[in-house]
Amino acid sequence: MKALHFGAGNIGRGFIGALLSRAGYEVCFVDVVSELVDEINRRQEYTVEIADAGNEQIHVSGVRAINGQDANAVVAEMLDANLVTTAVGPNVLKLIAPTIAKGLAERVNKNVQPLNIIACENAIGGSSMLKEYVYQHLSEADQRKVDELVGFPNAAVDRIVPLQKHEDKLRVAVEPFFEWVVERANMVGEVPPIEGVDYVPNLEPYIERKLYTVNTGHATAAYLGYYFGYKAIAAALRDEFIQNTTKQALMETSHLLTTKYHFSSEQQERYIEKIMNRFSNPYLSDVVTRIGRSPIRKLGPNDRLVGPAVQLLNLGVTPEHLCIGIAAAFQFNYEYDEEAVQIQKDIKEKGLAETIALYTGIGSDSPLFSLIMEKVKMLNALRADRSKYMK
Ligand SMILES: NC(=O)c1ccc[n+]([C@@H]2O[C@H](COP(=O)([O-])OP(=O)(O)OC[C@H]3O[C@@H](n4cnc5c(N)ncnc54)[C@H](O)[C@@H]3O)[C@@H](O)[C@H]2O)c1
Ligand SMILES: O=P(O)(O)OC[C@@H](O)[C@@H](O)[C@H](O)[C@H](O)CO
Repeated sequence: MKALHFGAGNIGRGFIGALLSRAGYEVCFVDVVSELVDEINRRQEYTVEIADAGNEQIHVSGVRAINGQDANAVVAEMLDANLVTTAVGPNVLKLIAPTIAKGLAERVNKNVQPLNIIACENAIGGSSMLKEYVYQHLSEADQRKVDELVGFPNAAVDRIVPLQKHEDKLRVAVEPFFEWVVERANMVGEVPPIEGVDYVPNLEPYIERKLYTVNTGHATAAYLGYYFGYKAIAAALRDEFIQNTTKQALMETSHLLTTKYHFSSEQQERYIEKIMNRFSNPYLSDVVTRIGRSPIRKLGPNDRLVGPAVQLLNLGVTPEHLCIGIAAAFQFNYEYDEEAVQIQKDIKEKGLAETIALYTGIGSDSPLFSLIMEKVKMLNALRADRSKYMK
C-alpha cells in the first residue's frame, strides 16, 4: 500500500506521515524544498519526538520523497497510489491541483482502483476546495471518470507542531495529543483502516468544533500576544487580559457549537480546558508569529474568527471577545508575513474601515463592523495605558 503525501513539513512528517507509516503504508512525500526531499531520500527514516515528560522517540522508517516541481514524477507516483493526502497549507492547494489533475487524468484511464484524496489542512471543506481546483484542469470526460473513481473526503486534523530547528533536519517534535477525523460520506471504495483516524458520516460538527475552538483560541491569543509584545504563546497566555479574552472568545464559540451541534456545554468546557493546557505545553515552544501566520486567510468570512462571529450575530448574540481577536488581527504588522504586510499596506492606503470590509466581508452596516472598530480603539487605549506603566 502506498500513500502519496504532499507537504513534508511539520504536520506532514510529525503527524500524517507518521500515522500512515504506522498503519503499514509506504509513504512517499512530495515537497518543493529540494534539501528536504534529498535528506528524506538519503535517510529514508526520521524521528518524531513526543513533547511531554515521557519524551518518547518514534522511529518512522521506509519513507521516501519526490520533488513537486517534477510533474512527471508526481504523475507516475499517482498511478498506483492507494491514498493521497496533503498538508501544504490551504493557500497552496490551488498550486498542487494542476499536477494532481494530470495524475488523475492518466490514472483513471489506466487504473480502475478507487482513490481517496484527503486534504489535511486547517480549513472548512479543504478536500472539496482541492477537488474544485483539480476539476478546473480536467476535461469533462475525465471529470466523469474521476467522479466515479476518486473521492475527496473532507477532514479535520489537530496536533500542535510548532516551527522548530534541530541539527537533524528531519526530526520533528510534536505534542502528544492528536485527532484526525475524516468524512465517510465522500469516500470511494473501502475505508482504509488507519489507526488514529476517526471516520464520521458528517464532518461539519467536527471541523467547526476544531477550527472554532482550537484555532479560534490560538489565533485570539496569538494576535493579542503579538500586539502586547509577547513572542511565545505560553507567555501571552500568562497575561491576564489575553487569557481572559481568549477564554471568553471560546465561551462565545461554545455557545454557537452547542446550539448547532450535539456537543454538550460540559463536553465543550472540558474540551476548552484541555486546549488551553495544550497551548501552554511547557515541553514545546510555539511563537505567536506562526500561530498568527497568513492573517488574510485567518480573517476570511468562514475562518476561525469571523466565521463564528457572523454566525453568533445571526443567533442574536454579540461576540464581543471574538471582535477583540479580529481587531488585534488587523494590528498584526509582522514584517516577515506577506499577508500581514498586505493588510498593513491596505490600511494605510484605503483606511481601516475599507480594509476590514475587504477581508472579512463584514459590511459597514453590520453591528460587527462598529464593534470591531470600537475594539481597535479599546486595544490602542489599553496598550497606551500599559506603556505608561512600563516607563
Ligand atoms: N503545525 C500545526 O500545528 C498544524 C496542525 C494542524 C493542521 N495544520 C495544517 O497543516 C498544514 C501544513 O502546516 P505545517 O505547520 O505543517 O506547515 P509547514 O510549512 O511546516 O509544511 C508545509 C510543507 O508544504 C511544503 N510545500 C509548499 N508548497 C508545496 C507544493 N507546491 N508542493 C508540495 N509541497 C509544498 C513546504 O515546503 C512545507 O514543507 C496547514 O494547512 C496547517 O494549517 C498545522
Ligand atoms: O496552521 P494555521 O496557520 O491554520 O493555524 C496556526 C495554528 O493555530 C495551528 O497550526 C494549530 O497549531 C493547529 O491547528 C493545531 O491542531
